Amino acid sequence: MNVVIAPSILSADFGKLAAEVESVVEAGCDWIHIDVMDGHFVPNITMGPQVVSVLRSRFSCTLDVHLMVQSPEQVIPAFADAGADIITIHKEATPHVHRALQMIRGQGVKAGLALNPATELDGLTYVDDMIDLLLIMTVNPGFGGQIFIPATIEKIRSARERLIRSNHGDVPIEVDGGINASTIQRARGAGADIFVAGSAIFGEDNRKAAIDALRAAVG
Ligand SMILES: O=C(CO)[C@H](O)[C@H](O)COP(=O)(O)O
Repeated sequence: MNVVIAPSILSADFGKLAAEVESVVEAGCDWIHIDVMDGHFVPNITMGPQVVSVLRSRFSCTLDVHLMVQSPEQVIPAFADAGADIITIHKEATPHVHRALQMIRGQGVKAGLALNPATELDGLTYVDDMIDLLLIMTVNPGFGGQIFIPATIEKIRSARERLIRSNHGDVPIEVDGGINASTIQRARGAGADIFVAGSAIFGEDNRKAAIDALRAAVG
């Protein structure tokens, strides 16, 4: 799969969110990554479906919604109605992973499954035919601006091998956390396709140069 660059709006200036999103869309990003946190599954609270709805009304690009919330089944319909193109849930956030993935696809939305850094790839067993995307967290979820966890490189490699072995080699692997021009190269080498970047993009005044630098590193 071609490289996908997905700026995480967690690192944007919320006081001018629409202008911030416009800046990365105009700079040539592929998707917009929306981090939803509930103050329970992770120790931070961010945004809800209203933000997705506003962005949907203004932008046509892919809206990639990452639910870092406990019991995501309760909010999946609201985010689907708001216009999410992809909804990713955490394996660790519900005993009903299969049901939650079914719910997402049932709403006509692509389904992603996220694994925290310490979660085994065994979490994929029995659901690898239910996912349109596998998100491997490369930091512990909750905050932007953290350092990439090196051990996740081997995990990405193992996940890619595992997907190929189970005849799901076409499922893209997304990585999220600490992505910059150096870590993107290593993650791509290990088999990742979709790169979420917050501070490496929104932390730079020149958004096009920031996105181009990430692409150049894996070009
Ligand atoms: O999901 C996240 C944190 O839970 C963020 O998307 C992620 O940390 C991106 O920010 P940065 O690129 O600054 O690390």
